Amino acid sequence: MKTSISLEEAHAILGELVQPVKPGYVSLFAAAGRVLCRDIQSGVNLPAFSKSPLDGYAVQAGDTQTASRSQPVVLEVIEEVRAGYVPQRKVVSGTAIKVMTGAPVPEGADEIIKYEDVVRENNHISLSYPLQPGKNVIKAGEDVTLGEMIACRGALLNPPLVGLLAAVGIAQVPVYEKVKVAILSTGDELVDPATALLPGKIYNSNLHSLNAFCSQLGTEPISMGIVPDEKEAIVARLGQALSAADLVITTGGVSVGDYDVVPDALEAIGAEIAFWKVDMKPGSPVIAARYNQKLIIGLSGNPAAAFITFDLIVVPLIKKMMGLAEQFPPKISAILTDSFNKPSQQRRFLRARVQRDNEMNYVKLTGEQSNGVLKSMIDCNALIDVPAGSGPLIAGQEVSAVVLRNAAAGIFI
Ligand SMILES: Nc1nc2c(c(=O)[nH]1)N[C@H]1C(S)=C(S)[C@@H](COP(=O)(O)OP(=O)(O)OC[C@H]3O[C@@H](n4cnc5c(N)ncnc54)[C@H](O)[C@@H]3O)O[C@H]1N2
Ligand code: MOO
Repeated sequence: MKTSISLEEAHAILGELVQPVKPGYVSLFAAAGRVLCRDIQSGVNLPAFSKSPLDGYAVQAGDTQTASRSQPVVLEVIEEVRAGYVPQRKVVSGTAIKVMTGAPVPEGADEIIKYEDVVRENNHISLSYPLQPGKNVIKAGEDVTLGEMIACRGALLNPPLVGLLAAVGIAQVPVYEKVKVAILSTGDELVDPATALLPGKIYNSNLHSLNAFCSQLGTEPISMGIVPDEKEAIVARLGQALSAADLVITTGGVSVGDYDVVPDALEAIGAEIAFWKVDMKPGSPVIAARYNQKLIIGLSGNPAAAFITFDLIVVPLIKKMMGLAEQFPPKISAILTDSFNKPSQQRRFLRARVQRDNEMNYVKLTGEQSNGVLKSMIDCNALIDVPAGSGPLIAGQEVSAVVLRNAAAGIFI
């Protein structure tokens, strides 16, 4: 078992231990947030036919070259075509076909002029300026050409990509299955927020914050509830969690206290411990183990520590299991806009918010930084990465930060 490893070593170890989950299919309507399990090539041109971008008249631009206000060109309107129908006739010199927006461009026509720019009298239109061929025509394949690669394996199905797949006629999307994540809270002191709070007890917040995080990530969270600090009870619940899920996350009971029995429970089930303790604050006591090809990650019980280690260690792991091509958050340099008075003996991650202004990154702390404080996670979209051995941080100094999410857009992943 490795101990007191760096965050990067933890990533490398875990990256070797997991693979994307099984592939399957999902209907387009349920595809948002899922991950493609293979490359997608278009089997069609998009659009499939040249079409009109306007309500107007399809003409031959060549007919209009002599048109002027004083000597308009007059064309005979021979047909009308609505979107969803096909022209029965061809545009030949001296004629025009009335077309609605989205209707196919009739054969023989090479330009569309909008209604407002012609004068219509009975079956004739007068044009008073020359047209350029092809200026107002949406060409077949303008968006996507037949055979074009439109998305690669590992891509997240965001709303525009779902729309694009629909537009090229893909109704069943090849995706990785949803990752099932079991979440288990350990601690004699924990009670569910739905129950009365007796002396010495606290409400279980980790289960709920991690469940919410897993949902937003696009996994299927499974609540394994609360289990007391007893090895046998944890062993039994871990067994249930392992049979229900692809990944098991526990919180609490991973430190060195007399009742921190999660490491013992992991050994008792015969799990192979990959590492215990990562050089970072908060969240250092995190433990990772493997049983029957499945991983169990034991996070610290302190709410902010659990959340930060979930963000920095578990999220990249889940992203790999989801099949996502990109798993790690970007790192940036930023100017710190406030101070942090404590020295950092250990590598430390501070809850912060990055903002970009005038091509510069600025970062400010989101509040109190102790490991039990959840409030400062709410507006946090980045973690300042303070190297071990740093002194207090001073406003105006450059720091390194991990950008976790676009919290401003209301998206928490
Ligand atoms: N002698 C030492 N004591 C401690 C050390 C150490 O190195 N030597 N490390 C400290 C650090 S750092 C941390 S972090 C904690 C980690 O302890 P555990 O992971 O074993 O977590 P617990 O002791 O079970 O809980 C810590 C704290 O969090 C509260 N908690 C637990 N679960 C939940 C939950 N689901 N929702 C909300 N709050 C929860 C719990 O009541 C404790 O207050 O150990 C230090 N001690
Ligand atoms: O791991 Mo503890 O949260 O470092 O303070």
